[in-house]
Amino acid sequence: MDHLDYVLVVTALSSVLWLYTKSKRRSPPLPPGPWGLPIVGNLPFLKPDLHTYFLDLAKTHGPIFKLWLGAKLAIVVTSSEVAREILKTNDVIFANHDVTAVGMVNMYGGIDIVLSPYGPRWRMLRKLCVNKILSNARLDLSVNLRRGETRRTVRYLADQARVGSPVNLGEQIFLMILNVLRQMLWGGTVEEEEREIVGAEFLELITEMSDLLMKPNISDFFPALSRFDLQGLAKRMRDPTLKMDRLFDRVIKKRLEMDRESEKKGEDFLEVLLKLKDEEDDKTNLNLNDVKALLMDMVLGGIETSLHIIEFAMAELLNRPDIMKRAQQELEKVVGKDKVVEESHISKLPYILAIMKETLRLHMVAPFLIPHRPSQTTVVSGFTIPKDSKVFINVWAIHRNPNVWENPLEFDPDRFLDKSYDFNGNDFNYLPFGSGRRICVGMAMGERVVLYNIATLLHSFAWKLPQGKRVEVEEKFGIALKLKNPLIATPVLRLSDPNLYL
Ligand code: HEM
Repeated sequence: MDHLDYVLVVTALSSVLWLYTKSKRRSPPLPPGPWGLPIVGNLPFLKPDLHTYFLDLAKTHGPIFKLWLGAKLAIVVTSSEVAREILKTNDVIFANHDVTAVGMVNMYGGIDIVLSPYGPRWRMLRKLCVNKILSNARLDLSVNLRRGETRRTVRYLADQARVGSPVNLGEQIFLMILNVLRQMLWGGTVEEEEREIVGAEFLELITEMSDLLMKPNISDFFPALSRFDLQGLAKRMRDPTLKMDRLFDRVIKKRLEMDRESEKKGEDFLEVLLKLKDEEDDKTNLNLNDVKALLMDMVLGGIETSLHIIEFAMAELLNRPDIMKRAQQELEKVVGKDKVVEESHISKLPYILAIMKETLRLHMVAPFLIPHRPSQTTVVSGFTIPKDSKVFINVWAIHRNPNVWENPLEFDPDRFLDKSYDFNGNDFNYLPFGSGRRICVGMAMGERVVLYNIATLLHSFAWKLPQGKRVEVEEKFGIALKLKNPLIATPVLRLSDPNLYL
Protein backbone atom coordinates (compact mmCIF):
# COMPACT_ATOMS: atom_id res chain seq x y z
CA MET A 1 0.00 0.00 0.00
CA ASP A 2 1.57 3.28 -1.01
CA HIS A 3 1.22 6.41 1.02
CA LEU A 4 -1.79 7.76 -0.95
CA ASP A 5 -3.72 4.49 -0.54
CA TYR A 6 -2.92 4.51 3.13
CA VAL A 7 -4.26 8.08 3.52
CA LEU A 8 -7.43 7.17 1.56
CA VAL A 9 -8.11 4.08 3.65
CA VAL A 10 -7.60 5.95 6.92
CA THR A 11 -9.81 8.82 5.70
CA ALA A 12 -12.55 6.42 4.59
CA LEU A 13 -12.46 4.50 7.88
CA SER A 14 -12.52 7.69 9.93
CA SER A 15 -15.47 8.98 7.88
CA VAL A 16 -17.40 5.74 8.45
CA LEU A 17 -16.58 5.87 12.16
CA TRP A 18 -17.60 9.55 12.32
CA LEU A 19 -20.87 8.90 10.48
CA TYR A 20 -21.59 5.91 12.70
CA THR A 21 -21.02 7.84 15.95
CA LYS A 22 -22.96 10.80 14.54
CA SER A 23 -25.92 8.63 13.60
CA LYS A 24 -25.69 6.98 17.02
CA ARG A 25 -25.72 10.39 18.62
CA ARG A 26 -28.66 11.50 16.51
CA SER A 27 -30.96 8.65 17.42
CA PRO A 28 -30.49 7.06 20.80
CA PRO A 29 -31.69 3.47 21.10
CA LEU A 30 -35.14 2.27 21.98
CA PRO A 31 -35.53 1.47 25.67
CA PRO A 32 -34.47 -2.02 26.76
CA GLY A 33 -37.07 -4.73 27.17
CA PRO A 34 -37.70 -8.46 27.36
CA TRP A 35 -37.19 -10.65 24.31
CA GLY A 36 -40.32 -11.46 22.30
CA LEU A 37 -41.29 -13.81 19.50
CA PRO A 38 -41.31 -12.85 15.82
CA ILE A 39 -44.51 -11.09 14.71
CA VAL A 40 -46.43 -11.40 18.01
CA GLY A 41 -43.61 -9.92 20.11
CA ASN A 42 -44.32 -10.05 23.85
CA LEU A 43 -48.06 -10.65 23.52
CA PRO A 44 -47.99 -14.37 24.48
CA PHE A 45 -46.22 -13.56 27.76
CA LEU A 46 -48.59 -10.88 29.08
CA LYS A 47 -50.35 -11.70 32.35
CA PRO A 48 -53.90 -10.66 33.24
CA ASP A 49 -52.84 -8.35 36.09
CA LEU A 50 -50.79 -6.05 33.86
CA HIS A 51 -49.93 -3.57 36.62
CA THR A 52 -48.08 -6.17 38.74
CA TYR A 53 -46.59 -7.86 35.68
CA PHE A 54 -45.16 -4.53 34.46
CA LEU A 55 -43.70 -3.84 37.91
CA ASP A 56 -41.94 -7.23 37.84
CA LEU A 57 -40.50 -6.45 34.39
CA ALA A 58 -39.30 -3.04 35.60
CA LYS A 59 -37.22 -4.78 38.26
CA THR A 60 -35.18 -6.38 35.45
CA HIS A 61 -35.39 -3.80 32.67
CA GLY A 62 -35.43 -0.50 34.55
CA PRO A 63 -37.72 2.50 34.93
CA ILE A 64 -38.42 2.77 31.20
CA PHE A 65 -38.71 -0.33 29.07
CA LYS A 66 -40.36 -1.45 25.86
CA LEU A 67 -42.63 -4.30 24.81
CA TRP A 68 -43.83 -5.26 21.37
CA LEU A 69 -47.57 -5.89 21.43
CA GLY A 70 -47.74 -7.35 17.94
CA ALA A 71 -46.82 -4.49 15.62
CA LYS A 72 -47.48 -1.88 18.30
CA LEU A 73 -44.65 -0.58 20.43
CA ALA A 74 -45.52 -0.10 24.09
CA ILE A 75 -43.36 1.92 26.47
CA VAL A 76 -43.73 1.31 30.19
CA VAL A 77 -42.61 3.93 32.69
CA THR A 78 -42.15 3.07 36.37
CA SER A 79 -40.47 6.08 37.97
CA SER A 80 -41.62 9.53 38.97
CA GLU A 81 -38.57 11.10 37.27
CA VAL A 82 -39.42 9.62 33.87
CA ALA A 83 -43.12 10.37 34.41
CA ARG A 84 -42.17 14.01 34.95
CA GLU A 85 -40.14 14.06 31.71
CA ILE A 86 -43.19 12.81 29.86
CA LEU A 87 -46.02 14.69 31.53
CA LYS A 88 -44.20 17.95 32.23
CA THR A 89 -41.01 18.45 30.21
CA ASN A 90 -42.54 16.99 27.02
CA ASP A 91 -46.19 17.53 27.90
CA VAL A 92 -47.35 18.83 24.51
CA ILE A 93 -45.75 15.94 22.62
CA PHE A 94 -47.40 13.40 24.94
CA ALA A 95 -50.76 15.17 25.14
CA ASN A 96 -52.66 12.63 23.02
CA HIS A 97 -54.38 9.57 24.37
CA ASP A 98 -53.90 6.22 22.68
CA VAL A 99 -56.92 5.35 20.55
CA THR A 100 -58.32 1.80 20.38
CA ALA A 101 -60.54 0.28 17.70
CA VAL A 102 -63.36 -0.53 20.12
CA GLY A 103 -63.04 2.90 21.78
CA MET A 104 -63.60 4.55 18.40
CA VAL A 105 -66.89 2.67 17.97
CA ASN A 106 -67.95 3.50 21.50
CA MET A 107 -67.07 7.20 21.30
CA TYR A 108 -68.82 8.31 18.13
CA GLY A 109 -65.67 7.95 16.04
CA GLY A 110 -63.41 9.59 18.64
CA ILE A 111 -65.08 13.01 18.84
CA ASP A 112 -65.24 12.98 22.66
CA ILE A 113 -62.68 14.51 25.05
CA VAL A 114 -60.78 11.32 25.92
CA LEU A 115 -60.01 10.33 22.33
CA SER A 116 -59.81 13.78 20.67
CA PRO A 117 -56.21 14.56 19.82
CA TYR A 118 -54.65 17.54 21.52
CA GLY A 119 -55.69 20.60 19.51
CA PRO A 120 -58.42 23.24 19.15
CA ARG A 121 -61.37 20.82 19.32
CA TRP A 122 -60.09 19.09 22.46
CA ARG A 123 -59.39 22.50 24.02
CA MET A 124 -62.94 23.63 23.25
CA LEU A 125 -64.50 20.49 24.79
CA ARG A 126 -62.27 20.64 27.81
CA LYS A 127 -63.03 24.33 28.41
CA LEU A 128 -66.71 23.62 28.10
CA CYS A 129 -66.51 20.86 30.73
CA VAL A 130 -64.32 22.81 33.11
CA ASN A 131 -66.33 26.04 32.93
CA LYS A 132 -69.88 24.94 32.27
CA ILE A 133 -70.41 21.43 33.57
CA LEU A 134 -67.84 20.25 36.08
CA SER A 135 -66.83 23.48 37.80
CA ASN A 136 -67.37 23.81 41.55
CA ALA A 137 -69.94 26.55 40.97
CA ARG A 138 -71.94 24.28 38.66
CA LEU A 139 -71.60 21.33 41.02
CA ASP A 140 -73.03 23.49 43.82
CA LEU A 141 -76.22 23.84 41.78
CA SER A 142 -76.69 20.07 41.51
CA VAL A 143 -76.05 19.16 45.15
CA ASN A 144 -79.65 18.01 45.67
CA LEU A 145 -79.54 15.65 42.71
CA ARG A 146 -76.59 13.85 44.31
CA ARG A 147 -77.94 13.99 47.84
CA GLY A 148 -81.24 12.30 46.96
CA GLU A 149 -79.53 9.16 45.65
CA THR A 150 -77.18 8.83 48.62
CA ARG A 151 -80.10 9.20 51.04
CA ARG A 152 -82.01 6.55 49.14
CA THR A 153 -79.09 4.12 49.71
CA VAL A 154 -78.96 5.06 53.39
CA ARG A 155 -82.68 4.17 53.69
CA TYR A 156 -82.06 0.77 52.12
CA LEU A 157 -79.04 0.05 54.33
CA ALA A 158 -80.99 1.13 57.43
CA ASP A 159 -83.71 -1.43 56.57
CA GLN A 160 -81.05 -4.13 56.35
CA ALA A 161 -79.48 -2.94 59.61
CA ARG A 162 -82.81 -3.23 61.44
CA VAL A 163 -83.04 -6.93 60.57
CA GLY A 164 -79.30 -7.52 61.04
CA SER A 165 -78.86 -8.60 57.43
CA PRO A 166 -75.40 -8.53 55.79
CA VAL A 167 -75.22 -6.59 52.50
CA ASN A 168 -73.05 -6.81 49.44
CA LEU A 169 -71.55 -3.39 50.03
CA GLY A 170 -69.84 -3.23 46.62
CA GLU A 171 -73.16 -3.79 44.86
CA GLN A 172 -74.85 -1.09 46.93
CA ILE A 173 -72.04 1.39 46.28
CA PHE A 174 -72.23 0.61 42.56
CA LEU A 175 -75.97 1.31 42.44
CA MET A 176 -75.54 4.45 44.50
CA ILE A 177 -72.78 5.91 42.29
CA LEU A 178 -74.56 4.85 39.11
CA ASN A 179 -77.68 6.68 40.26
CA VAL A 180 -75.75 9.71 41.48
CA LEU A 181 -74.11 10.05 38.07
CA ARG A 182 -77.34 9.42 36.18
CA GLN A 183 -78.96 12.14 38.27
CA MET A 184 -76.12 14.53 37.43
CA LEU A 185 -76.42 13.77 33.73
CA TRP A 186 -80.16 14.10 33.30
CA GLY A 187 -81.81 13.72 36.72
CA GLY A 188 -83.65 17.01 36.41
CA THR A 189 -85.13 15.79 33.14
CA VAL A 190 -86.39 12.25 33.61
CA GLU A 191 -89.51 11.76 35.73
CA GLU A 192 -89.68 9.37 38.65
CA GLU A 193 -91.55 6.51 36.93
CA GLU A 194 -89.21 6.51 33.94
CA ARG A 195 -86.16 6.73 36.16
CA GLU A 196 -86.26 3.06 37.14
CA ILE A 197 -86.49 1.85 33.54
CA VAL A 198 -83.69 4.09 32.33
CA GLY A 199 -81.65 3.05 35.40
CA ALA A 200 -81.85 -0.72 34.83
CA GLU A 201 -80.96 -0.37 31.15
CA PHE A 202 -78.15 2.00 32.00
CA LEU A 203 -76.53 -0.47 34.41
CA GLU A 204 -76.58 -3.28 31.86
CA LEU A 205 -75.08 -1.16 29.09
CA ILE A 206 -72.26 0.26 31.21
CA THR A 207 -71.21 -3.19 32.36
CA GLU A 208 -71.17 -4.50 28.80
CA MET A 209 -69.25 -1.53 27.39
CA SER A 210 -66.62 -1.59 30.17
CA ASP A 211 -66.04 -5.30 29.54
CA LEU A 212 -65.54 -4.79 25.82
CA LEU A 213 -63.24 -1.80 26.27
CA MET A 214 -60.93 -4.02 28.32
CA LYS A 215 -60.62 -6.97 25.99
CA PRO A 216 -57.23 -7.35 24.23
CA ASN A 217 -57.89 -6.73 20.56
CA ILE A 218 -55.89 -7.95 17.53
CA SER A 219 -57.05 -4.81 15.70
CA ASP A 220 -54.99 -2.70 18.12
CA PHE A 221 -51.92 -4.93 17.98
CA PHE A 222 -51.94 -5.10 14.18
CA PRO A 223 -53.64 -1.90 12.99
CA ALA A 224 -53.35 -3.08 9.37
CA LEU A 225 -55.85 -5.85 10.25
CA SER A 226 -58.30 -3.63 12.07
CA ARG A 227 -60.74 -3.42 9.16
CA PHE A 228 -61.30 -7.19 9.44
CA ASP A 229 -62.24 -6.94 13.14
CA LEU A 230 -61.05 -10.54 13.53
CA GLN A 231 -62.43 -11.04 17.04
CA GLY A 232 -65.67 -9.23 16.23
CA LEU A 233 -65.15 -6.87 19.19
CA ALA A 234 -65.95 -3.69 17.28
CA LYS A 235 -69.12 -5.36 16.00
CA ARG A 236 -70.07 -6.42 19.52
CA MET A 237 -69.47 -2.88 20.82
CA ARG A 238 -71.91 -1.50 18.24
CA ASP A 239 -74.91 -3.03 19.98
CA PRO A 240 -74.56 -1.52 23.51
CA THR A 241 -73.33 1.76 21.98
CA LEU A 242 -76.42 1.97 19.79
CA LYS A 243 -78.66 1.14 22.74
CA MET A 244 -76.96 3.80 24.86
CA ASP A 245 -77.32 6.22 21.94
CA ARG A 246 -81.08 5.51 21.83
CA LEU A 247 -81.28 6.03 25.57
CA PHE A 248 -79.53 9.39 25.13
CA ASP A 249 -81.99 10.22 22.33
CA ARG A 250 -84.93 9.42 24.61
CA VAL A 251 -83.80 11.67 27.42
CA ILE A 252 -82.82 14.43 24.99
CA LYS A 253 -86.24 14.27 23.33
CA LYS A 254 -87.87 14.42 26.74
CA ARG A 255 -85.81 17.46 27.64
CA LEU A 256 -86.71 19.23 24.40
CA GLU A 257 -90.42 18.52 24.93
CA MET A 258 -90.43 20.01 28.39
CA ASP A 259 -91.84 23.43 28.92
CA ARG A 260 -88.54 25.08 29.72
CA GLU A 261 -90.12 28.04 31.46
CA SER A 262 -91.74 25.89 34.12
CA GLU A 263 -88.67 23.79 34.87
CA LYS A 264 -85.86 24.61 37.27
CA LYS A 265 -82.84 25.77 35.31
CA GLY A 266 -79.22 24.80 35.27
CA GLU A 267 -79.19 21.59 37.26
CA ASP A 268 -78.33 18.58 35.13
CA PHE A 269 -75.54 18.31 32.52
CA LEU A 270 -77.91 17.55 29.69
CA GLU A 271 -79.83 20.74 30.22
CA VAL A 272 -76.65 22.81 30.25
CA LEU A 273 -75.32 21.12 27.11
CA LEU A 274 -78.55 21.50 25.15
CA LYS A 275 -78.84 25.10 26.16
CA LEU A 276 -75.28 25.72 24.97
CA LYS A 277 -75.97 23.99 21.69
CA ASP A 278 -78.89 26.31 21.02
CA GLU A 279 -77.28 29.56 22.09
CA GLU A 280 -76.88 31.83 19.09
CA ASP A 281 -73.67 33.43 20.22
CA ASP A 282 -72.23 30.07 21.20
CA LYS A 283 -68.78 29.52 19.71
CA THR A 284 -68.59 25.79 20.42
CA ASN A 285 -70.76 24.76 17.43
CA LEU A 286 -71.82 21.67 19.35
CA ASN A 287 -74.07 19.26 17.54
CA LEU A 288 -76.17 16.45 19.01
CA ASN A 289 -73.48 13.83 18.53
CA ASP A 290 -71.00 16.03 20.40
CA VAL A 291 -73.45 16.25 23.29
CA LYS A 292 -73.90 12.48 23.32
CA ALA A 293 -70.15 11.80 23.12
CA LEU A 294 -69.63 14.05 26.15
CA LEU A 295 -72.36 12.21 28.06
CA MET A 296 -70.62 8.93 27.18
CA ASP A 297 -67.30 10.25 28.59
CA MET A 298 -68.99 11.16 31.85
CA VAL A 299 -70.68 7.76 32.06
CA LEU A 300 -67.46 5.81 31.50
CA GLY A 301 -65.09 8.19 33.32
CA GLY A 302 -67.24 9.00 36.30
CA ILE A 303 -68.79 5.78 37.55
CA GLU A 304 -66.20 3.00 37.82
CA THR A 305 -63.53 5.31 39.24
CA SER A 306 -65.59 6.74 42.11
CA LEU A 307 -67.26 3.45 42.92
CA HIS A 308 -64.03 1.45 43.24
CA ILE A 309 -62.36 4.08 45.42
CA ILE A 310 -65.27 3.98 47.89
CA GLU A 311 -65.29 0.19 47.86
CA PHE A 312 -61.52 -0.09 48.45
CA ALA A 313 -61.73 2.51 51.23
CA MET A 314 -64.52 0.58 52.98
CA ALA A 315 -62.62 -2.70 52.57
CA GLU A 316 -59.48 -1.22 54.15
CA LEU A 317 -61.47 0.38 56.97
CA LEU A 318 -63.27 -2.87 57.79
CA ASN A 319 -59.86 -4.40 58.47
CA ARG A 320 -58.76 -1.38 60.51
CA PRO A 321 -61.42 -0.58 63.14
CA ASP A 322 -59.00 1.91 64.73
CA ILE A 323 -58.93 4.03 61.56
CA MET A 324 -62.69 3.71 61.10
CA LYS A 325 -63.21 4.87 64.67
CA ARG A 326 -61.01 7.95 64.17
CA ALA A 327 -62.98 8.87 61.06
CA GLN A 328 -66.25 8.46 62.96
CA GLN A 329 -64.94 10.61 65.80
CA GLU A 330 -64.09 13.35 63.30
CA LEU A 331 -67.62 13.11 61.89
CA GLU A 332 -69.15 13.34 65.34
CA LYS A 333 -67.15 16.46 66.07
CA VAL A 334 -67.91 18.20 62.78
CA VAL A 335 -71.43 16.95 61.97
CA GLY A 336 -72.72 15.63 65.30
CA LYS A 337 -74.89 12.59 65.84
CA ASP A 338 -78.10 14.59 65.54
CA LYS A 339 -77.69 15.62 61.88
CA VAL A 340 -76.84 13.93 58.60
CA VAL A 341 -73.67 14.62 56.63
CA GLU A 342 -74.02 17.24 53.90
CA GLU A 343 -71.61 18.09 51.09
CA SER A 344 -70.98 21.39 52.86
CA HIS A 345 -69.26 19.43 55.66
CA ILE A 346 -66.62 17.75 53.52
CA SER A 347 -64.13 20.62 53.47
CA LYS A 348 -64.01 20.31 57.28
CA LEU A 349 -63.11 16.60 57.33
CA PRO A 350 -59.31 16.34 56.87
CA TYR A 351 -59.11 12.76 58.12
CA ILE A 352 -61.75 11.54 55.66
CA LEU A 353 -59.81 13.36 52.91
CA ALA A 354 -56.63 11.58 54.07
CA ILE A 355 -58.52 8.25 53.82
CA MET A 356 -59.49 9.06 50.22
CA LYS A 357 -55.92 10.08 49.33
CA GLU A 358 -54.44 6.97 50.92
CA THR A 359 -56.97 4.74 49.13
CA LEU A 360 -55.99 6.33 45.82
CA ARG A 361 -52.33 5.86 46.61
CA LEU A 362 -52.55 2.19 47.52
CA HIS A 363 -55.25 1.22 45.02
CA MET A 364 -54.71 3.55 42.06
CA VAL A 365 -57.96 2.96 40.17
CA ALA A 366 -56.53 4.00 36.78
CA PRO A 367 -53.16 2.20 37.24
CA PHE A 368 -51.63 3.44 33.93
CA LEU A 369 -53.69 6.67 33.62
CA ILE A 370 -55.24 6.56 30.14
CA PRO A 371 -52.25 5.48 28.01
CA HIS A 372 -50.69 8.48 26.28
CA ARG A 373 -49.38 8.61 22.70
CA PRO A 374 -46.55 10.89 21.50
CA SER A 375 -47.39 12.98 18.43
CA GLN A 376 -43.74 12.93 17.32
CA THR A 377 -40.65 10.83 17.94
CA THR A 378 -38.84 12.14 20.95
CA VAL A 379 -36.09 11.27 23.43
CA VAL A 380 -36.89 10.50 27.05
CA SER A 381 -34.24 9.52 29.61
CA GLY A 382 -31.75 8.92 26.81
CA PHE A 383 -34.05 6.56 24.84
CA THR A 384 -35.97 7.11 21.64
CA ILE A 385 -39.74 6.99 22.03
CA PRO A 386 -41.20 6.67 18.54
CA LYS A 387 -44.26 8.63 17.41
CA ASP A 388 -47.55 6.82 18.09
CA SER A 389 -46.17 4.31 20.57
CA LYS A 390 -48.46 3.47 23.49
CA VAL A 391 -47.13 4.86 26.77
CA PHE A 392 -48.15 3.19 30.02
CA ILE A 393 -47.17 5.23 33.07
CA ASN A 394 -47.38 2.72 35.90
CA VAL A 395 -48.66 5.12 38.54
CA TRP A 396 -49.84 2.16 40.59
CA ALA A 397 -46.17 1.12 41.00
CA ILE A 398 -44.96 4.70 41.57
CA HIS A 399 -47.48 4.96 44.43
CA ARG A 400 -45.86 1.92 46.07
CA ASN A 401 -42.22 2.92 45.64
CA PRO A 402 -40.49 2.02 48.96
CA ASN A 403 -37.89 4.78 48.43
CA VAL A 404 -40.63 7.39 48.65
CA TRP A 405 -43.39 5.82 50.75
CA GLU A 406 -42.56 4.32 54.12
CA ASN A 407 -44.15 0.87 54.52
CA PRO A 408 -45.83 1.35 51.15
CA LEU A 409 -48.13 -1.67 51.43
CA GLU A 410 -49.65 -0.49 54.70
CA PHE A 411 -52.92 1.47 54.65
CA ASP A 412 -52.02 4.55 56.66
CA PRO A 413 -54.01 7.78 56.07
CA ASP A 414 -51.74 9.61 58.54
CA ARG A 415 -49.05 9.95 55.88
CA PHE A 416 -51.35 12.45 54.15
CA LEU A 417 -51.91 14.47 57.31
CA ASP A 418 -48.16 15.03 57.62
CA LYS A 419 -47.39 15.74 53.97
CA SER A 420 -49.29 18.11 51.75
CA TYR A 421 -49.79 15.97 48.65
CA ASP A 422 -52.76 17.25 46.66
CA PHE A 423 -54.63 15.88 43.64
CA ASN A 424 -53.25 18.41 41.16
CA GLY A 425 -50.43 16.29 39.81
CA ASN A 426 -47.65 18.66 40.87
CA ASP A 427 -45.72 15.96 42.72
CA PHE A 428 -44.83 13.10 40.39
CA ASN A 429 -44.77 10.61 43.26
CA TYR A 430 -48.54 11.00 43.61
CA LEU A 431 -50.68 11.18 40.47
CA PRO A 432 -54.15 9.73 41.18
CA PHE A 433 -55.82 12.00 38.59
CA GLY A 434 -52.83 12.28 36.22
CA SER A 435 -50.94 15.50 35.58
CA GLY A 436 -50.64 18.30 33.05
CA ARG A 437 -52.93 18.93 30.11
CA ARG A 438 -54.77 15.64 30.27
CA ILE A 439 -55.34 15.60 34.01
CA CYS A 440 -58.81 14.27 34.90
CA VAL A 441 -61.45 16.82 33.98
CA GLY A 442 -63.91 15.41 36.54
CA MET A 443 -61.57 15.74 39.53
CA ALA A 444 -63.74 18.21 41.47
CA MET A 445 -66.80 16.05 41.01
CA GLY A 446 -64.95 12.80 41.82
CA GLU A 447 -63.60 14.31 45.01
CA ARG A 448 -67.02 15.50 46.15
CA VAL A 449 -68.83 12.28 45.34
CA VAL A 450 -66.22 10.05 46.99
CA LEU A 451 -65.82 12.15 50.15
CA TYR A 452 -69.53 12.72 50.66
CA ASN A 453 -70.40 9.06 50.25
CA ILE A 454 -67.57 7.67 52.39
CA ALA A 455 -68.50 10.20 55.09
CA THR A 456 -72.18 9.23 54.89
CA LEU A 457 -71.51 5.47 55.08
CA LEU A 458 -69.26 5.94 58.12
CA HIS A 459 -71.45 8.48 59.89
CA SER A 460 -74.76 6.62 59.50
CA PHE A 461 -73.53 3.10 60.24
CA ALA A 462 -71.08 1.05 62.22
CA TRP A 463 -69.96 -1.89 60.07
CA LYS A 464 -69.49 -5.45 61.22
CA LEU A 465 -67.74 -8.38 59.61
CA PRO A 466 -68.72 -11.95 60.45
CA GLN A 467 -66.92 -13.01 63.66
CA GLY A 468 -63.20 -13.49 63.19
CA LYS A 469 -63.25 -12.61 59.47
CA ARG A 470 -60.99 -10.20 57.62
CA VAL A 471 -61.51 -8.70 54.19
CA GLU A 472 -59.05 -9.96 51.57
CA VAL A 473 -58.16 -6.66 49.89
CA GLU A 474 -57.03 -8.10 46.58
CA GLU A 475 -57.08 -6.15 43.33
CA LYS A 476 -58.36 -7.17 39.93
CA PHE A 477 -57.05 -5.40 36.83
CA GLY A 478 -59.66 -3.88 34.53
CA ILE A 479 -60.69 -0.62 32.83
CA ALA A 480 -60.51 0.51 36.47
CA LEU A 481 -58.76 -1.47 39.19
CA LYS A 482 -61.35 -3.17 41.37
CA LEU A 483 -61.75 -5.33 44.45
CA LYS A 484 -61.44 -9.00 43.52
CA ASN A 485 -63.90 -10.52 45.99
CA PRO A 486 -67.36 -9.32 47.04
CA LEU A 487 -67.34 -7.04 50.06
CA ILE A 488 -69.94 -8.36 52.49
CA ALA A 489 -70.60 -6.56 55.79
CA THR A 490 -73.49 -5.86 58.13
CA PRO A 491 -74.55 -2.27 58.77
CA VAL A 492 -75.47 -1.27 62.32
CA LEU A 493 -77.42 1.92 63.02
CA ARG A 494 -75.26 4.55 64.75
CA LEU A 495 -77.58 7.53 64.99
CA SER A 496 -80.18 7.58 67.74
CA ASP A 497 -82.93 9.44 65.86
CA PRO A 498 -84.70 7.13 63.33
CA ASN A 499 -85.71 10.20 61.32
CA LEU A 500 -82.08 10.58 60.27
CA TYR A 501 -82.49 7.43 58.19
CA LEU A 502 -85.48 8.70 56.20
C1 HEM B 1 -62.44 10.06 41.86
C2 HEM B 1 -62.60 9.60 40.71
C3 HEM B 1 -61.76 9.76 39.50
C4 HEM B 1 -60.46 9.39 39.27
C5 HEM B 1 -59.49 8.73 40.25
C6 HEM B 1 -60.14 9.75 37.89
C7 HEM B 1 -58.91 9.55 37.30
C8 HEM B 1 -58.63 9.93 36.00
C9 HEM B 1 -57.37 9.71 35.36
C10 HEM B 1 -56.15 9.04 36.01
C11 HEM B 1 -57.45 10.21 34.10
C12 HEM B 1 -56.37 10.13 33.00
C13 HEM B 1 -55.38 11.25 33.05
C14 HEM B 1 -54.33 11.07 31.97
O1 HEM B 1 -54.56 10.36 31.01
O2 HEM B 1 -53.25 11.62 32.11
C15 HEM B 1 -58.78 10.74 33.92
C16 HEM B 1 -59.23 11.35 32.77
C17 HEM B 1 -60.54 11.75 32.58
N1 HEM B 1 -61.55 11.72 33.51
FE1 HEM B 1 -61.38 11.10 35.45
N2 HEM B 1 -61.25 10.32 37.33
C18 HEM B 1 -62.25 10.36 38.27
C19 HEM B 1 -63.52 10.88 38.12
C20 HEM B 1 -64.03 11.40 36.96
C21 HEM B 1 -65.36 11.96 36.81
C22 HEM B 1 -66.38 12.07 37.93
C23 HEM B 1 -65.49 12.33 35.49
C24 HEM B 1 -66.66 12.96 34.78
C25 HEM B 1 -67.87 13.03 35.20
C26 HEM B 1 -64.23 12.04 34.83
C27 HEM B 1 -63.96 12.28 33.51
C28 HEM B 1 -62.71 12.15 32.92
C29 HEM B 1 -62.44 12.52 31.54
C30 HEM B 1 -63.45 13.04 30.52
C31 HEM B 1 -61.07 12.28 31.33
C32 HEM B 1 -60.27 12.55 30.05
C33 HEM B 1 -59.67 13.94 30.10
C34 HEM B 1 -58.93 14.32 28.80
O3 HEM B 1 -58.70 13.47 27.98
O4 HEM B 1 -58.60 15.51 28.66
N3 HEM B 1 -63.36 11.48 35.75
N4 HEM B 1 -59.47 10.56 35.09
